[in-house]
Amino acid sequence: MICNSDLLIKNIGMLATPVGNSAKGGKEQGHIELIEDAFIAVKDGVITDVGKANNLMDFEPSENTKLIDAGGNLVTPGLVDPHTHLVFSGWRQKELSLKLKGVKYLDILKMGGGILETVEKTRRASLEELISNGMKALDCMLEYGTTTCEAKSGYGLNLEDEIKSLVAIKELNRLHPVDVVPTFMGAHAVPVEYRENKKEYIRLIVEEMIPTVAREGLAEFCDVFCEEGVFEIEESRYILECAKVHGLVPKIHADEITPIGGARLAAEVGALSAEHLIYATDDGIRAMAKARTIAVLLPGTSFYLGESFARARTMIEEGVPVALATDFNPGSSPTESLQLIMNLACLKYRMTPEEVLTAVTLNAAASVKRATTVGTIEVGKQADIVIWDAPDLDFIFYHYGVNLVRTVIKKGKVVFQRNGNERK
Ligand SMILES: O=C(O)CC1=NCN=C1
Ligand SMILES: [Zn+2]
Repeated sequence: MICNSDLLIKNIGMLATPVGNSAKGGKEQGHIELIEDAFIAVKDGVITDVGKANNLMDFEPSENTKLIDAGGNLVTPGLVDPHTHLVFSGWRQKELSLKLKGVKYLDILKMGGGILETVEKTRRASLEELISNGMKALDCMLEYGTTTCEAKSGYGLNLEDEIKSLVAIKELNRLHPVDVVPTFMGAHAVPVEYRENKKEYIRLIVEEMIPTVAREGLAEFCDVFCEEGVFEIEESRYILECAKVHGLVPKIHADEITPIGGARLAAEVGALSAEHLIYATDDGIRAMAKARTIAVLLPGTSFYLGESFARARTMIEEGVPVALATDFNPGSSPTESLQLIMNLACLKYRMTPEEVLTAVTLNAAASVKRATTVGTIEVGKQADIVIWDAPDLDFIFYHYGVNLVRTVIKKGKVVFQRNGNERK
C-alpha cells in the first residue's frame, strides 16, 4: 500500500534481504531476495510495501510523505547484534600487552584480572555511569548499522549489582533508538568473595538472583559461561534448568576456550542459542542441528584473542542456523562494529556475503526472539533499514575497515545520517 505511506525510500540500487520469521540453516542460510531499482514504503514505522520502482510510476506522494533518495545504493535490513556485554565500567587495554606476551585469557582471569577486574569497577559504578557508558556504545553501534542488540548483565556478580546492571539495560532500551534485549548472566564468573565456596555462589544465583530477575521482568534470557575453571557442564546445566523453571530462556557461552561439551549441553537443555563454539565437536554440532539450536559465532573474539575460528562451514553444512555478533566487551572483544564481524565472517569463516547477511539480520533476530518483528525487509516488519555507501552486497564485505553506513532508519524514522563526503 503506497498511497498513504509517511516514508518512501526510492532509487534503491539493490535491495538485499533474507525472507521469513525464523532462523535459516543449511543451504537456506544463503537464500536472500535481491531487488534491483527498488522502493520501500513505510507507514507508522511498519513496512507497507516493497517492490521494483516501475510500480511507482503513478504514485504521487502526499505532502506528509517523507521521501528519501537512496542514491542508487545498497539497502539492507537494520543489523542485529545478538551477543554483547554492553553494561560495564572500565576498559582493559592493559591486558593487550599481556596477551601479546602470550598470557592466556583464562590465566588472566585466574590471577583475578579479566572479568573480575571489570566486576570490581562495575560494582563501584553508579547506575547513571553505566547508562552513560551504554549510551555511548549504542551510539557507535547505531552508526555502524546496528538497530537491535542483546545486552548481558554479568559484571555485578551479586544480587544488588546484577539488578543494577539489568535496570541500566532496561533504561538504555527506553532511552536509545536501538532496541536492547536483556539477558541475565550472573553465571559469568565466580566473584572473589566466593572463590573458596563456588557452591554457595551457585546457590545465590539460583535461589536469589534468578527468582528476583524473573519476578521483576528484568531479563528474557539466562546465559552461563560454561568453561573449564568457570562453570563446568553439570553446574551450567543446573543453573539453566533453574532458569527455565522461572521462565528465562537458556543461552550458553559454549566451547569458547576448551572443548568441554557446551554445544551438546546447549542442545540437551533446549537453549535457544549457543555462543562462541570455537572448539565445538562434531558430536556437539550434530546435537545442535537436531535440536535447532542457533549458533551465535563471534569472530571478533577469535581475532582479538588470537584464538582459532569456529567451524562455521561445518555448522552450515550440518544445518545449524548461524548468527554473528560482536561479543562487545572490555576484555575479549572491545569492538561495537558488526561490519568488522561481517568482514571477518567472510574472510576467516569463508561464509558467503548472502550467508553473512542472513547471519547479522534474520538469524541474529531469531537468536533473541525478535524474528517476527525485525531481521528482514518485508511487508509487516518493523522499518529498521540501513542505506549503505555501496553499490551492491559484495562491496560491504570487500571494502573493509571503514564505516560504509550512509543512513540508518529505525521504526521508520532517520536516526543516523552520515554528513556526506564534503571536503573542507
Ligand atoms: O572477558 C570479558 O569481560 C567477557 C567474556 N566473557 C566470557 N568470555 C569473555
Ligand atoms: Zn560473551
